[in-house]
Amino acid sequence: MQSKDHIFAAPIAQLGDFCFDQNVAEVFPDMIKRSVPGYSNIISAIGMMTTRFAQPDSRLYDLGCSLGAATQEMRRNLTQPGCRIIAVDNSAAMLERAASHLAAFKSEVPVTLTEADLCDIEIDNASVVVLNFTLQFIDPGQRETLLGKIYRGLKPGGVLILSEKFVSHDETVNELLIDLHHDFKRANGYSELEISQKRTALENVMRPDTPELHKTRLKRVGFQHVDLWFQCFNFGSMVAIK
Ligand SMILES: Nc1ncnc2c1ncn2[C@@H]1O[C@H](C[S@+](CC[C@H]([NH3+])C(=O)[O-])CC(=O)[O-])[C@@H](O)[C@H]1O
Ligand SMILES: O=C(O)C(=O)Cc1ccccc1
Repeated sequence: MQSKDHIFAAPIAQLGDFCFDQNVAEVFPDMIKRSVPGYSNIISAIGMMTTRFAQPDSRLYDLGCSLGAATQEMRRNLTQPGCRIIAVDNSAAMLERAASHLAAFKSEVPVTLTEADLCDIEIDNASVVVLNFTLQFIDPGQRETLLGKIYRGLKPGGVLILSEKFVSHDETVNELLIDLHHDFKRANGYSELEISQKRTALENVMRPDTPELHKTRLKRVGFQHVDLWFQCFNFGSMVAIK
């Protein structure tokens, strides 16, 4: 049985910053499905891109893996021999659960689960790198360094799939997309209180960029082919090919 997300359902007197603790890890599949429009489409597409971009004897990285949904989809769609998936997260609670989720499926593909900050890991011999709703939690001043490290760790022809919450450079459109996202959450059973408390809790920890900034930065670190392949309201996903 999957647990339902009630984290922000009751009024919280001293609302702290959102963090990926045990309570969040426990309800995470329900939370992400009801909060991120297009999430399941993006996970499926990560599998499809794995089939196309994985190279023999290379590594595939799932950076900010949470419970390993993208790792599992990559593993299921991997057809090339000699590959290993490296799934990284700095939340011990997430990684513990990722290990048991992944153990529930049979697979020949080796997976290494690593508890670390993405800013401290090495990326090497990579054919596929996934940042699925993770870069938005990294300190803005460190984003370009991380993307540069990913670029250098990729093999020629390798791909980065970067999914993020976006802000629009047009203030009117930005407000519209935020409102539509809140409608989406309401339609998925979240109350006004849950929506507003979570919004406040995320304010200091999730700092989204515009799609334009993402594209310019990806090009600046070296990626030759960059574009948005999916967007639903203020959530979307980009592809960057070395
Ligand atoms: N500095 C950091 N280093 C390592 N991990 C981090 C860091 N900062 C945050 N995280 C981790 O990034 C993940 C972000 S969730 C990713 C969903 C997943 N990709 C999915 O496809 O289901 C997205 C969301 O909750 O919106 C959390 O597990 C954090 O612990
Ligand atoms: O819920 C929200 O409002 C979001 O922006 C997405 C989200 C989903 C899961 C954890 C943190 C943020």
